[in-house]
Amino acid sequence: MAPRTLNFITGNANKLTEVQAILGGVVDLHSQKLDLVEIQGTIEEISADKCRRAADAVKGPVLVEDTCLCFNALKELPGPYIKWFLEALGHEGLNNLLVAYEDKSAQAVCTFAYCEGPGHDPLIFQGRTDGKIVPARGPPNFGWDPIFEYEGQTYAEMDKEAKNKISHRFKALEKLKAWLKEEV
Ligand SMILES: O=P(O)(O)OP(=O)(O)OP(=O)(O)OC[C@H]1O[C@@H](n2cnc3c(O)ncnc32)[C@H](O)[C@@H]1O
Ligand SMILES: [Mg+2]
Repeated sequence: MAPRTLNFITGNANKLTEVQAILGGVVDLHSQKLDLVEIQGTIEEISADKCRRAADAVKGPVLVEDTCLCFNALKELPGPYIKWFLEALGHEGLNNLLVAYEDKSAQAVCTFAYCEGPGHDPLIFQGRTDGKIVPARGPPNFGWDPIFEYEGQTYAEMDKEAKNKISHRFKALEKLKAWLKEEV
């Protein structure tokens, strides 16, 4: 049975704000701020492991999310390691990674994992949005938003509402919502 409340475990306040905006009214959303250990592996492996760790930590049902930024010219890297690449290189350094390539295309990938509690297998809901990597434009409020361009505007230049209608996170949450409806 699908839950009527979700406990979203994240250390990222911007993610939480977007999830609240997109899921508003659909479920009762709770949140706990925890910085979870993240393993190396495929996107799905990382999200599932993060979900199990969160369930063990809170001893109950949890929703977690992992975001990747995949550069097509770099065979999908930095992918799940984007947080550390962004911290170390900044927006300009991320652009420089692609200097040697004509192909600046990238995918923003959002993977939610839900599990009922310790010992349960996580369910995965994933959304992808295609864009390209550009020199930073727009307010630097959220991660790599200023360098990810979607149809002529960077995520940072878009209204929050507009981003939340086409984003990787929106697409993943559409799948989560469909599952919630199915299971009721
Ligand atoms: O606690 P968690 O949920 O893991 O939060 P986090 O900030 O560690 O997030 P991730 O591990 O998923 O790492 C993703 C990185 O991408 C950034 N990010 C996530 N979603 C983004 C979005 O929609 N736009 C821009 N940057 C984003 C985020 O700030 C991190 O630097
Ligand atoms: Mg993280």
